[in-house]
Amino acid sequence: MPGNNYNCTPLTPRSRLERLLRERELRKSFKYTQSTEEAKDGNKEGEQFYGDSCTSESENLGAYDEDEVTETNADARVFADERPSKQRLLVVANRLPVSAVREGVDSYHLEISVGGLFLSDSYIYCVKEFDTRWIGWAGVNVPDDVGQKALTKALAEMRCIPVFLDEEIVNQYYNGYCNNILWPLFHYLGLPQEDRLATTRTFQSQFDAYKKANQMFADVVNKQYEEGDVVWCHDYHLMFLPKCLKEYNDQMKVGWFLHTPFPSSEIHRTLPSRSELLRSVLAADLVGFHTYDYARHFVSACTRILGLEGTPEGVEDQGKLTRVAAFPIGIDSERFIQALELPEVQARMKELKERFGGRKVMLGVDRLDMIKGIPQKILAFEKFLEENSHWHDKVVLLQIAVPTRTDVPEYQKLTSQVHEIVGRINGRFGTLTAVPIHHLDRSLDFHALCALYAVTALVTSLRDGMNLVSYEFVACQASKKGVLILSEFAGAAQSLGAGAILVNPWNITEVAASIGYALDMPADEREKRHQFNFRHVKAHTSQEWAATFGFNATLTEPLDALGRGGQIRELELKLHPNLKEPLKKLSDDPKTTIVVLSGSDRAVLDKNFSEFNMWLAAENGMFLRRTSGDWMTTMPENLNMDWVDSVKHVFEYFTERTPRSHFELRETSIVWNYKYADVEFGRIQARDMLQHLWTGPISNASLDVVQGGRSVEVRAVGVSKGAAIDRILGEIVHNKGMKAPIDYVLCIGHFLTKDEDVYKFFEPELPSESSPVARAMLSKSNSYRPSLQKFTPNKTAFSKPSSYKKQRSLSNIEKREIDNWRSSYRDRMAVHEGSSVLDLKGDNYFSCAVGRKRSSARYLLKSSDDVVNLLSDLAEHSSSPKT
Ligand SMILES: O=P(O)(O)OC[C@H]1O[C@H](O[C@H]2O[C@H](CO)[C@@H](O)[C@H](O)[C@H]2O)[C@H](O)[C@@H](O)[C@@H]1O
Ligand SMILES: O=c1ccn([C@@H]2O[C@H](COP(=O)(O)OP(=O)(O)O)[C@@H](O)[C@H]2O)c(=O)[nH]1
Repeated sequence: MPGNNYNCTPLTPRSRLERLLRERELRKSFKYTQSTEEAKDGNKEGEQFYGDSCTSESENLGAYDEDEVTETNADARVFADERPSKQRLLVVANRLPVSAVREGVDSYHLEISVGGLFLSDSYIYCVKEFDTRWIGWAGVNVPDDVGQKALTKALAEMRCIPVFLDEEIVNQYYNGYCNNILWPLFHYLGLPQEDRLATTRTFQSQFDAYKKANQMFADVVNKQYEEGDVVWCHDYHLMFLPKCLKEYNDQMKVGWFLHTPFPSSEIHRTLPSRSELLRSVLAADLVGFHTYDYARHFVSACTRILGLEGTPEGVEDQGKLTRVAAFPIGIDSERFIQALELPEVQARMKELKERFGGRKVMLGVDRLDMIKGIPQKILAFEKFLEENSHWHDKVVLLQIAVPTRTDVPEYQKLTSQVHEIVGRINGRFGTLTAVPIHHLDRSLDFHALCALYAVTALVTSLRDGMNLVSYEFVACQASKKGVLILSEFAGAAQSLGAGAILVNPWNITEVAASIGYALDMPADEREKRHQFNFRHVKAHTSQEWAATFGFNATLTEPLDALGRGGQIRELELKLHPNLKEPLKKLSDDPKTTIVVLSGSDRAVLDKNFSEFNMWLAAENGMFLRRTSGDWMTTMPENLNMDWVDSVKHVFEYFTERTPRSHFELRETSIVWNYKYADVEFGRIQARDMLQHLWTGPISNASLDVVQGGRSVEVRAVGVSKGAAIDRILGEIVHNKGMKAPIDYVLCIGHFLTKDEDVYKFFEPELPSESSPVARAMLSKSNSYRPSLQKFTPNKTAFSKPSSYKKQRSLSNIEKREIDNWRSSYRDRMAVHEGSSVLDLKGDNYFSCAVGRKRSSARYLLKSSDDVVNLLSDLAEHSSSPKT
């Protein structure tokens, strides 16, 4: 594609690209070898693939030795004969993974920054494929040269490079534009009122400071940049950065990832600097979000606000493509799982047990932020206590509220509000010896947190980009199988919804009821729910997340090449055992032609029907064969299949997040099926998926989205059973050299609504209810079927569809389409055979839908058993076998 940086000749030396590709291959083969070895070893679950280097780096602050820690032993095994030089990755984030506290003129104490991004992102160190450097603010104001030099030196040992922001900038850029404007807006809390009296709080002055700060980050990156480096910018703090970087060097590979939600374009539209920010982000080559919803919102903001074109790959502006995709973050689950075995964590768990002995503990772990819904959570807990007096002295809510952004007035107000509510509830329900809510305004260290996670968790974010706390909680539940109550407005709901109790945090009554449900949940249900989520959390790690984004920004390879695929499981079509015999007889009847028209692919039909003498039409009629002959294609020319990769990524994403769902890739369609998944959760996921397919960047592609009862299917435009039937009939008539007109058609199916066009092909308008044909139905059928002499079907099996009474009139387009098919068919028949071969006048055509209430078919059969009975009846009356 012209202008697509990723498809141009690589700017990095070819040998380097080759090395990277080779490295990626090795990585994949290592993964493979590792998993086979694990299987042999009794599954040691990813034994320290990256864990070793991770722990050594994050725990021995300041003791970094490049050669020592960049590769684990496992790695060394893989790269034994070839040690490629690594791709350099410059990670730029507002806050460095370590924060500095000044202890003297030229000495600093470094500690790990608390917070989602940093706890998870510090693992980027562990992505062995990259030689990573961090660039960011160390959270401290260092105005003097001596201090700056000393801090730069101290951080260098951690591979961190500081950006020095003065107090004024921090106030206007970080407290102001980032946390008082963008943060609430991106979380649907709206914009604050602009304060005209305070010049430091106007949008314009804060936006100017934001741009200035972004330029300061860019200056540091530019200084560090070496040709071929990949620069990964993080979060809403740095939306201006991609533009600054590309202005400096348009060959730089730049990725930008947002950790918060990206709101609907209607929300983003209210932002005074809406266009400038979008354009700056679009300067990046790759833009990533946690979920498809956020990615879709971003693309639609670009199309609606900037008037640009959204494509399945991203956003296009005058030939330049910015790729947009979902890269959901994960955690280092092994780190949490293993921590539970540590003596210090065990000791803390024991302490907690003694402290709250006999009471069930509900846990909340959040930064004290408006988006986390802490007041709503506490109010729901109050309601639960109000309505369940028998739980009063048996349950306690432990809320860890980590102070955050304490210089922003809104956060200060929130702190007072929460304290007030907690005080009131404790006064109301507390006793001399116990209070129902333990509220801590502080952060906890890793071990304390792990010990705490072994209870029931309550995450009620009003909006949350992802919410790692819910992942960490799941990772720590191996023995307890505690229940997770999770806000449907957290990104994590899409991944952990199968096992969590999903709630609307604004609905206090619902959250209160969910608390009761969680507390009383039987062990087997807890176990089942836990397993769904545990599997997900273990499989989708922060390591994989960072590697996937990094490689995408580097090489633009398709996502599935990084191991996301491989989930395809065929729908298992199995023939009803009692159908074999009648089918055999009918297919041997010389006057009967049987066609099996299915959405399944050729292999599935081959497997099930090869033994019969019939016609098989696979993939909704796109492929056809007589069982005695070869497959031929009836596919229309120029069938556009360009959309397949984009849709496949969407299906993979939802398959990974919907336990027991699967998808099947066919030649002309792709089907996601959730019939084995939890029905309710499957429907929620299907709704989100459809939303994305219908309104997202793929919506312009030439495809049809077909919604089934428990499936979503995407097909090339023009693929339907009705559209295929004329080609199929044409072929059969030609092949058999049929001269006499077809005087009887029986069409039975369990079709998706879209495929009911096959009924309409034979009979565009159903007869009105008073029609004698409709009433007489199959009882007269034998007189129309020369080969089924004494056929008397079991009338009780049939009923009229409810749509029969209120016959939906066909739209003009539908009528036109059907007329076209019919006339094209008849024309062809006329050309090939010299006379019409389809002689259906309405009383010798029978259509039956199976297991449906509404249908375009004339008659309904309740179940597949009825189909078996009907076909058995038919077979009994069929004429003698073919010779
Ligand atoms: O650096 P702070 O201002 O103290 O804030 C801490 C971080 O908060 C936000 O975290 C987000 O990232 C998480 C990981 O992707 C995600 O799970 C969560 O939903 C987000 O809220 C913020 O986006 C980070 O930049 C901050 O560092
Ligand atoms: O006392 C605490 C409370 C939380 N966290 C960590 O802070 C992160 C919070 O991330 P999340 O995505 O849930 O929300 P964020 O605060 O980033 O919005 C998690 O990794 C927690 O383990 C922590 O280290 N100490």
